[in-house]
Amino acid sequence: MSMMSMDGIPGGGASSNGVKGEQSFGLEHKIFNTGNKALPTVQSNGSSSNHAPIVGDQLGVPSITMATGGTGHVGNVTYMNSGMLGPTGFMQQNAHPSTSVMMQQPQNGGVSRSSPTEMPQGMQTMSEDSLEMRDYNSGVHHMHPHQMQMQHHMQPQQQYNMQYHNHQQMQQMQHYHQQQQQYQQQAQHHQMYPPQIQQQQPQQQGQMQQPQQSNQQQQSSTTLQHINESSNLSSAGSISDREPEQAGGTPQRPTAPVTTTTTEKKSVRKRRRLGPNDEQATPKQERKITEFMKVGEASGSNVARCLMTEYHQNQGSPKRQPQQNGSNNYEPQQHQQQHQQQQQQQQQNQMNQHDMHNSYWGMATPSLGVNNRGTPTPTQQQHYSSDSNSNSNQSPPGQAGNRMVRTIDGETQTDSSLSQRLQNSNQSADEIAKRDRIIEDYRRQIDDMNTKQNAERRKYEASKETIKRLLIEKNMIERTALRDKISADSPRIGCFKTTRIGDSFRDQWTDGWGFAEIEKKQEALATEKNDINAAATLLKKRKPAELERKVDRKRPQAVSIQIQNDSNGMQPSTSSNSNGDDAIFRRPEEPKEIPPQEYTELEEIYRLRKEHLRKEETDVAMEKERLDKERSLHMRELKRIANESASQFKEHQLLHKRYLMLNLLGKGGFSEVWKAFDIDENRYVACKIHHVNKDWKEEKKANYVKHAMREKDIHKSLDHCRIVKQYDLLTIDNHSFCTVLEYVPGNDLDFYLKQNKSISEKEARSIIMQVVSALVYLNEKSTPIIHYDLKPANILLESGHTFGAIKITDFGLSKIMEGENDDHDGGIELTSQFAGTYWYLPPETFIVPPPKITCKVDVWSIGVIFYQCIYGKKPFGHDLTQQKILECNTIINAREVIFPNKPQVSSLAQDFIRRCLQYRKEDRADVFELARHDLIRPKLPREAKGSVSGIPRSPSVNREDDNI
Ligand SMILES: Nc1ncnc2c1ncn2[C@@H]1O[C@H](COP(=O)(O)OP(=O)(O)OP(=O)(O)O)[C@@H](O)[C@H]1O
Repeated sequence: MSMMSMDGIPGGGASSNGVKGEQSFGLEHKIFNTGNKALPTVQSNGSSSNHAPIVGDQLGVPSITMATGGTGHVGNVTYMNSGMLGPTGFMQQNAHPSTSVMMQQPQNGGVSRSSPTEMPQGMQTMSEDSLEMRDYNSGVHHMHPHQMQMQHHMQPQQQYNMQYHNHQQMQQMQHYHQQQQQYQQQAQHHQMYPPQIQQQQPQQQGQMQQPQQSNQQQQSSTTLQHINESSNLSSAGSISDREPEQAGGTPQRPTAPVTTTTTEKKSVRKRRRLGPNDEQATPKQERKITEFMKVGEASGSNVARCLMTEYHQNQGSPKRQPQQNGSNNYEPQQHQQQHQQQQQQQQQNQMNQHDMHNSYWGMATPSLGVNNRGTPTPTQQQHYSSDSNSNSNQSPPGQAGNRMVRTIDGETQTDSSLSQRLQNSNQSADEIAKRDRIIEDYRRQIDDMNTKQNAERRKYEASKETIKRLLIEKNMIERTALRDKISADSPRIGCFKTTRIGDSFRDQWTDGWGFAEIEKKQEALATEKNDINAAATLLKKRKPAELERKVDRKRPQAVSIQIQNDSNGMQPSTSSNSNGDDAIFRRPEEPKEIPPQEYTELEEIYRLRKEHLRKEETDVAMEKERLDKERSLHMRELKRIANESASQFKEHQLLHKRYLMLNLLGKGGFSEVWKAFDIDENRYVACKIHHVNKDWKEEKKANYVKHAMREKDIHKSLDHCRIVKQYDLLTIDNHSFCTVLEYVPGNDLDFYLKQNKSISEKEARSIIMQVVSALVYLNEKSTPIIHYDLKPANILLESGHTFGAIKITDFGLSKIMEGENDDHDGGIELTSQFAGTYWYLPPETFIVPPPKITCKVDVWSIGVIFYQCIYGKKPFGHDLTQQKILECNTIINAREVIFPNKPQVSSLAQDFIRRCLQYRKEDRADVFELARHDLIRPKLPREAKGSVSGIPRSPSVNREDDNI
């Protein structure tokens, strides 16, 4: 007799049903858990049959089958859970009190039962030390080598001891089985299975049970031939009424199992021998099992699986399975292998059914008592604790289909080790419960955090909505105020009136009354000025003689005579005709002399009045200038409002749920720039919307998009404080897309110059310095970039003034010096000749075919802009249109720049401009040279200047000119 180790058998308790007298028996306690919750899948019952899968109510029902042995020491108790597994697979557990270790003797056949079910991976685990290996696919147990060795070398005394202990353990197990039966009944009572499955189960049992029974019976009979008949099989409680009890079964059973006769046994053996793949089946199956085990071990603790097993046992089917006593432990190993083959065959059949059930139970798995990690809930643990304390003698019902009978030798298992294991199991259960509580705490925390997060998200969304609403309200107010102002200003400043010119209508500007008033003031001042001049002239004629004599001594004779004539008493006249032009038509009056005192007083009055008039004239001129500025602003606003009203984005659209369109900033050739608010980033942005004209030819569309994409690609790679940043690119519809840019408040330099004509050299130098800084950045890149469209309109003034920071923008015509034929010094091909703004482009860009271009294109543009800022006009073709510039070859002939006398400009500034406007690009400064020019390079302390190397001083520069 071999000895089996046994784990987790509840201690104490009376002998179970069918235990006769003091007979001791070997006990094998084995639990196979489906690893899933209440899986009513077709499975093998506990019999040895290869063909009798049973339904899931038999899963995990602890059955005790004791094969009586001659010495009364043999009792095999096999707690089997069906091999039919739910989606989460098969579990075997050994840590819980109810968990047992599979014990098997290879020589007794080892086929305690068939569990020919498919075991989903991840749910089966066996400890190599405590569990025997089992081919679950075939339903054949494979003993752990260590166990086999132990069995072979068991001494009689040891066997006796083992049997004694097994007897006690058997009693405990019977008690446990009774508990299990109760739980199972409860589970059935609570209808843990869907009704349709419950209905299917008996049918499946009926279909699949029979072959298993015969097989198992055959094994049992074999076993009975080798064991002592006095051994008591106390598995009555777990044996189904329908299931034939093996010999030695409990007397209470209404139907005892049919003992397999020798003839039947032989026939079974014969069938087994004829089974296919007899030799290869076992190793193959072992490999599979190993895989399952590996996966199973990774899926959770043995304790958890034990609890899962318990759970499934408690989910027993409403129908009991016929009890098969399981294997004969004395069956020869050869017999066992044959049986394995048969079980393989059986398993194959069952796997198909199992798949079907899994597919169903994947949806309908109940959740009682097992959490999703396969760990037991406190409810389950209560089950286990009650198991160990129960004194019930009743065997659990409905478990017969899951039983395997194992021979249990007199192992040197002691009570203390059992209790130790029990204690360990309890501790494990406590530990699991503790961890579950922690997990529950974490879950609660996660739920709380999710709730908070959702609340925050709602708040955030609400804030965004509020910001959006407020921005729209504010914008509406601003729009209304602006339109009101425009409306109010229009009569004073003027407006566009649509007038017919030939066949077409055009908007023509008409000045408002503000300009008329200024005109009147200017006229009045002019008249007054004339009058004063005339009166002063007459006064001179009446100058007294005494005063005249004093003058005579100093003046020549002719002057003296004139004064005498004036002093003949002629009064100053306010008439405009008193200027002497019409003197020939009047009778000449003899001016009368006036007293010297009076003359002096009048003379003083006229002088003061003239001075006052000059001041008034200056004021009116300034008023007119202001009105002119107002008019340009007013005109721009009128255009802007008209464009805004015509735009499709005027209704505060929210682009990409993020960019709230507020108002139009301006409209270019094919684009419109909107001020928008980024409600994700909480900042204002400028959305430049590119429109592709639907009527364009495909080629033109493609070209436009290509340029826009180029602009986007170039721009997005740039990051410099003097360059407008590009944040995003969005597609709006089939014909338009949008680049999202950094918003720069204020105007562009072009608008500023239109309003102010010119700016001071210092202010101009400040702007140029910043532009050069941006260009240095562009040219320091590994693939330098030519802006190609530098002009006042593309220089944005952050403060709206020329004494603040600037940013350059609009990279629509930019070129990257990265082509194969490009070299940074020689330049790149000019692919888009005659694009751009001609006043600011250098001569080489007008030559046909154009030579290669370099960053010196931008240097020329800087020279033009600097000149324009200081002198208020462009150096070449100022009054010409672009068309005229082309026709007249204005730029091609721009060989030398001429500086006006006024305003006075420093020689440094003039030198800088000259370096920029060199006709030949080879003679022109590059960006880096400009950066080193004395006009704009950083002024270092005197002692440090000597150490600054590599920054050549411009030969024509006089440092004394720095004081501009
Ligand atoms: N990033 C920005 N921030 C603020 N205003 C901007 C920005 N970009 C452009 N603008 C303003 O939007 C208006 C239109 O800009 P856009 O670049 O389209 O004008 P443009 O240069 O005249 O047109 P085009 O690109 O056809 O030459 C201009 O008045 C410009 O000042």
